Amino acid sequence: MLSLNQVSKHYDNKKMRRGKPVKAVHEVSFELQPNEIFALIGESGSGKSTLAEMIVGLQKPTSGSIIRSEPSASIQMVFQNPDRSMNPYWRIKDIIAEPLILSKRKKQAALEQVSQLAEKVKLPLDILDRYPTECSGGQKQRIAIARALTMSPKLLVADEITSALDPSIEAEIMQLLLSLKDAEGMSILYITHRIETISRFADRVAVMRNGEIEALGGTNEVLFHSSSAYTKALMYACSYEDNSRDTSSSE
Ligand SMILES: Nc1ncnc2c1ncn2[C@@H]1O[C@H](COP(=O)(O)OP(=O)(O)OP(=O)(O)O)[C@@H](O)[C@H]1O
Repeated sequence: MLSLNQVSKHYDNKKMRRGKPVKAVHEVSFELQPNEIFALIGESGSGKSTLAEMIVGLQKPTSGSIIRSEPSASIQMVFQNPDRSMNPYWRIKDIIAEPLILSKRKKQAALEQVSQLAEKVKLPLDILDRYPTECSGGQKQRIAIARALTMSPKLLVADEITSALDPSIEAEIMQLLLSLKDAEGMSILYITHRIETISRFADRVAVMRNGEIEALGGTNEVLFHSSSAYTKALMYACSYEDNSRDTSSSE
């Protein structure tokens, strides 16, 4: 459904004094299959967001090509910080309805669809009359997902959407994404720096490092049998963190 061929994004940074060119993304190639969860993992600064923005069309590659077999509205993105895309003076129902109204849907029909979408993402209906400041972080991500679903996407790009949430809320949102993948028949590009969260979630995974793909394949194969020393180090770091959490919690 989406094919990346040698995609690069280089910033020359000439305007900055002593600015060095940055290869934010360098010669990345992979294909996204219909109805799969594809996790993109890597440390901060490895190029994940830049790649995601090119996939949804927010940025143009410096070189390489991205071939989309779906129309652009079929690719929707949800961001880490939902507040940035929500007008604080609008009620939640109007925030979710906005793409429908912009695509000339009648207000009444749009609001009916909003209620259905709220049920789909398991939001209590009374939230629809509230304002963003009256919602929790997890609820705001459900709202952002509901708004993305108005366009019946074939690909949902989720950029660190659970990174600011408590682990239990993160697990609930990931469970929601799993059920939506099947119910909506869509693919999900799930971007995270938290490698430890994806083992029972993603079908495939790509590990990014310094703008390049370091490892790519089935999730278990990459996480537990990769020959990439970097991937092994990421896995070791998170199991070490988990062990230290276990130790401290048992004290
Ligand atoms: N507009 C820009 N101009 C110059 N350099 C940029 C620009 N945007 C990103 N970069 C650089 O490109 C590299 C990749 O950034 P990117 O935000 O894609 O990484 P990331 O893996 O998403 O990191 P994070 O998880 O912290 O968001 C970084 O070195 C970053 O500083």
